[in-house]
Amino acid sequence: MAVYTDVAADELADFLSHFELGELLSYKGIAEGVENSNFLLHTSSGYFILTLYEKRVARNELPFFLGLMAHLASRGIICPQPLKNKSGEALSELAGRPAVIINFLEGIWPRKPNAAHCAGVGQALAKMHLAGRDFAMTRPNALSVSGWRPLFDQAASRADELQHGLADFLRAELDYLEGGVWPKNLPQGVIHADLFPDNVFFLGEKVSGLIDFTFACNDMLAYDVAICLNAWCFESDCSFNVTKARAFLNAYGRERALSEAEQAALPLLARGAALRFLLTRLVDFLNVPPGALVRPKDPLEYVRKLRFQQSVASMRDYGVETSGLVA
Ligand SMILES: Nc1ncnc2c1ncn2[C@@H]1O[C@H](COP(=O)(O)OP(=O)(O)O)[C@@H](O)[C@H]1O
Ligand SMILES: N[C@@H](CCOP(=O)(O)O)C(=O)O
Repeated sequence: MAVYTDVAADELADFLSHFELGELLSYKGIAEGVENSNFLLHTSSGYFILTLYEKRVARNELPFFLGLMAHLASRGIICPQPLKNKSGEALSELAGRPAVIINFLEGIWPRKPNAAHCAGVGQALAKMHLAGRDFAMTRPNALSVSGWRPLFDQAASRADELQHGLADFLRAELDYLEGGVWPKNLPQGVIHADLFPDNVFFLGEKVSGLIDFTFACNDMLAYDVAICLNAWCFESDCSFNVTKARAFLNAYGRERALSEAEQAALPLLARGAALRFLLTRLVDFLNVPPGALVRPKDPLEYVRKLRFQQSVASMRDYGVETSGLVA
């Protein structure tokens, strides 16, 4: 359960008195997510989500996330909307943390995504990329290549506690990706940067909403595709599923065709994306704050995914003929 910061009932009731959300009936910490503290609120007006932003989120970045959610919603993307208090502010403070209340989205995230879910997220991701084109604010990606070495340095001395040889494996991959191979001239835009299954809600096999824009930033659009390829197109034993990859990539390509350069770079971007999540998972795994209610995610899952991506030569290995997707 991701609750790093506890909130007392009287404190919450006082906080809610600044909103037009009626009376607090009940609330509970949410048993999912690893980044921020989230609570499900039940008030006399309905259900809402309260997020207290934690370690990886700087307060001055919150207007970007809140503005992006409003922008995307205005372009037809279903995502949570921040609620304003009686003073007209969406961002306030609770228990010493920046705090936001958002509306509750219908749907559930898929525990075992199938090819139809993968197609759904491919289409939704491309639509989000298109909808983000005219968003005026920008935020650099703090967790792109230059952000990986500091994470590695935090974890290196203890990495082998998880798997013998892990520190050397990570160092070698980092050296390679830092060594000038990372793409520079691919199409850029606003990316979600964490569109894992637990951040995509479905009603049946239809996407009903995207949540959790905490890592959203400006970066290569194809990097977002690579993140999803890793997050959606492997089985629970970490074997790659070409049927899911084909469904995902083709659905993305029908909304926004990947250029030849993006396709050529995808295996490399997927290596980087695998390393990025491996490193944050490793740091989080080794540093669970005392008293926090959180279930850290498995870093070794991403070792296996990274090994697969190291073996990929081209889009063919993802089950896709390039001609159908080229811009
Ligand atoms: N707007 C929402 N509507 C419904 N449930 C939500 C909403 N936002 C978050 N949740 C629930 O809270 C969980 C954690 O939210 P998430 O934003 O992914 O956490 P974190 O901030 O730690 O990344 C989600 O998996 C979902 O169950
Ligand atoms: N998706 C990340 C973890 C952070 O995302 P959250 O939405 O689960 O808080 C991972 O799987 O490593």
